[in-house]
Amino acid sequence: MNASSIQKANPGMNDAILQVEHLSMKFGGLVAIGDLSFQARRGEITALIGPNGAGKTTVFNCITGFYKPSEGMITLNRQDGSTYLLERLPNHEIPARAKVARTFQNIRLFSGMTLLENLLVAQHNKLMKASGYTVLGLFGFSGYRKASAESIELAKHWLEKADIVDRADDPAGDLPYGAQRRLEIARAMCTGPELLCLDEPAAGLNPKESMALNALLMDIKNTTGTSILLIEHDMSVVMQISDHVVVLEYGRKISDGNPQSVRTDPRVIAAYLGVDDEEVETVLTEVGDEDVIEQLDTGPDSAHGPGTSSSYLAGPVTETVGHSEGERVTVSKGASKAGQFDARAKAAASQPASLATVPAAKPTAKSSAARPPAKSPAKAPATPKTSGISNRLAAPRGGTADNLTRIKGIGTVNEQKLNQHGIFHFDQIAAWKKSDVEAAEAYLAFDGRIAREEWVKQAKLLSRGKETEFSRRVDAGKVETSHASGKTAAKPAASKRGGRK
Ligand SMILES: Nc1ncnc2c1ncn2[C@@H]1O[C@H](COP(=O)(O)OP(=O)(O)OP(=O)(O)O)[C@@H](O)[C@H]1O
Repeated sequence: MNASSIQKANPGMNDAILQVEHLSMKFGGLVAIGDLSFQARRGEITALIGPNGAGKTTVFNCITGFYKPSEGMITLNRQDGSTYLLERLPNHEIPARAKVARTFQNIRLFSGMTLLENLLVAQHNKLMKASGYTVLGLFGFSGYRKASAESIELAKHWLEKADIVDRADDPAGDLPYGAQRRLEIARAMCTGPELLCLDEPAAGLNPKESMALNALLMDIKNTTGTSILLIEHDMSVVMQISDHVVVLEYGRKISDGNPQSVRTDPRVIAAYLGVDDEEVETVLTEVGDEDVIEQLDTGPDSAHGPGTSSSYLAGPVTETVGHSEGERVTVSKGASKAGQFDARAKAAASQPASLATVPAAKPTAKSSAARPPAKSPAKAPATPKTSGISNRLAAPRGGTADNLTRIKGIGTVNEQKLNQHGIFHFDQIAAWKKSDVEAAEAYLAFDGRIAREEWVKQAKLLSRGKETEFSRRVDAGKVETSHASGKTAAKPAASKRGGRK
């Protein structure tokens, strides 16, 4: 036992299963996390939210040992009273000793193995121990047989909970996407975690699958007492099941509280206004209450703050921090979105109509002017993967563009960006090859999202004059971030929110 990584628990801290204190993570000159502190309480669901690039996955990577933080302390208090300092524990020991399990943004199942096999592999350590780390298992050693039977029982239990037990003997890769997500969670639960960390479990799920996910997570919380830490962009999931929400922007905490207080926190709304797609719609309509939407549409009451939208959202507040190698880096704090918004609007107006000429720094939260672009090999590349979209047009055919907001995933702002880069019609998107999708995703900073949201499939239907469930909602004027008309002028009319930029 490593004395530096384990100590007796402080009884007073026991209601916090996880305590993150003054956590910082620097990648060269980039401060991905800056002096972050928060707690996750035992038996609760804590959500970590924030715009793209806010640092959520980096926090997860520090908790689960994939990264060793530059500074700070991460304390895990187990139910038996033992306490682990995760930043000091070798990462392979975190699941077994600290009882922390995680899932990833991208599904990582053994797709050729059956569901049951996936869950048995997760219990490999337990089975190895039962075999005495010898070949006794092969000879039917009774301890091994018992452990093996228990492992199968546990696997079946979690397959039932995840509502996929009838597919136990099918290859995991044959499952629908939502069921694969639940299988990943079932696999993590087979390791008996006390803290379950889920990185965007609802990404790419349809509403029915999201409901099944919510049910599974609530069941885990209520029947096992496992604490859950969740990164999620789907606000309906966050607000429905979380007990506690921590909001990050640029690696710093901007809000921390129960879902109700967080959803009406103007700093949170302002942070999300920097995400110029339907995530804003999600926050403002699905989650936000009418007063907040009204306040944002009309600007703040002059009695409570400055009148212009950009001053309401506050200009960039930067802080210079010393970097260990002596260089100086700047970190943009909390309410820095308005500056980006203005800069982005100006940049968009002066963009040439070619994705090939888009500069390396993408106009998104991931690479704001206040932060140098990331050099992460694991994340979206800073430059488009290809020289650009192949089938751009100089202008819409017949002077009239299609209403691209009828495609689920394209809001008015992204429609405008696509128009600026020569994409006006459904048939153009319908004809996109993989390289075109990658170029558009790189520009819009949508890692894998265009594929996940099936833009091309939707565009194929719409280009043939067919409808989708979503396009019918748009045409009926029921989608806040889309414009209702079937056809629109080349430069789409600004939405209420778009008009604020
Ligand atoms: N290994 C790495 N090397 C360099 N920079 C990195 C690395 N990992 C993350 N970053 C950068 O740190 C910042 C925070 O990234 P992170 O992935 O944690 O954000 P996030 O909130 O999880 O974003 P998203 O919601 O898009 O997944 C980004 O600017 C990212 O590019």
